[in-house]
Amino acid sequence: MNIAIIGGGNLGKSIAQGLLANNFNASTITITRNRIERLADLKDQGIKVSNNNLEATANAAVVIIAVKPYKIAEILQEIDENISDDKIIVSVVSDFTIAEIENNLTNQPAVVRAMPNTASAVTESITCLASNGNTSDEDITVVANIFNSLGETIQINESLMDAATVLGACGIAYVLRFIRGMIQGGIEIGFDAQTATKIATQTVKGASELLLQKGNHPEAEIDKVTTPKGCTIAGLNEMEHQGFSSALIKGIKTSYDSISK
Ligand SMILES: NC(=O)C1=CN([C@@H]2O[C@H](COP(=O)(O)OP(=O)(O)OC[C@H]3O[C@@H](n4cnc5c(N)ncnc54)[C@H](OP(=O)(O)O)[C@@H]3O)[C@@H](O)[C@H]2O)C=CC1
Ligand SMILES: O=C(O)[C@@H]1CCC=N1
Repeated sequence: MNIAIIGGGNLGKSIAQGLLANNFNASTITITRNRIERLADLKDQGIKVSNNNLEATANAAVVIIAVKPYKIAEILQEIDENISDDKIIVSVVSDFTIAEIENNLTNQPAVVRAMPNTASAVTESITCLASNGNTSDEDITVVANIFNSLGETIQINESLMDAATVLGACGIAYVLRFIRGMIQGGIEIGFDAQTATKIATQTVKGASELLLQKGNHPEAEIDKVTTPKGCTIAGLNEMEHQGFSSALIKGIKTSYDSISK
């Protein structure tokens, strides 16, 4: 099965890197962008790189569109002649609906919206998938198999796609900013940057694994750390006095309001 990725930027490249890490046959993947010299690392690993979207999509069973939202309509019109009913269009573009995709195409291929994140590159993405009645279970399985190889997938109603964009895709940036703050604090209390980074990143990974593997509520695991009158609760309460959870919730809502109409 040939896969074309249209738009080899931050996310498109992450998807290609994840597919390679999962032993997808590199020669079945084509990725496009204008500045193809920026895809040299993927080319070196056997992926076809191109700046010609028509050539890239001609023999592709699955076309993944990963361009900026303001470009997707023009890309769909450009590749329209290659998009027969038997192809599957996957859009990772935020804020562009399945109906809008269909309106820019002549034929009626299966259309799936996918919202992965840049952890696709290390096969740790969470990808939310949404489709409508025109897409068969078989087509959804094909798309789910691709994104399962980049991490985990869940299927959602398209009405939740903006929320998925914020919590899952933007979420990577929120967590990284949290880690940066941990590192900055760690340096202030005595660690060099490298050691603080190692401690902070592994601690975040460990906290995630505690929830993923045990299925507990975060507060149940926090209770195990907070010794009465101890240093954890002292710091946690100060963070809450400074608006820690509130700032996060307000930031998530602001991101959501910026895309959701
Ligand atoms: N980044 C993220 O974490 C996430 C992004 N998304 C969505 O993914 C999409 C891409 O985002 P992101 O990867 O960050 O953006 P980038 O700007 O990094 O990537 C977009 C790419 O599209 C390429 N491009 C522009 N015009 C064309 C064209 N005519 N044909 C082929 N390729 C073209 C650009 O190439 P060149 O620079 O050479 O012109 C660029 O590499 C967006 O719609 C975004 O909403 C969704 C989830 C997460
Ligand atoms: O910030 C953005 O608009 C895109 C969508 C999700 C992640 N990056």
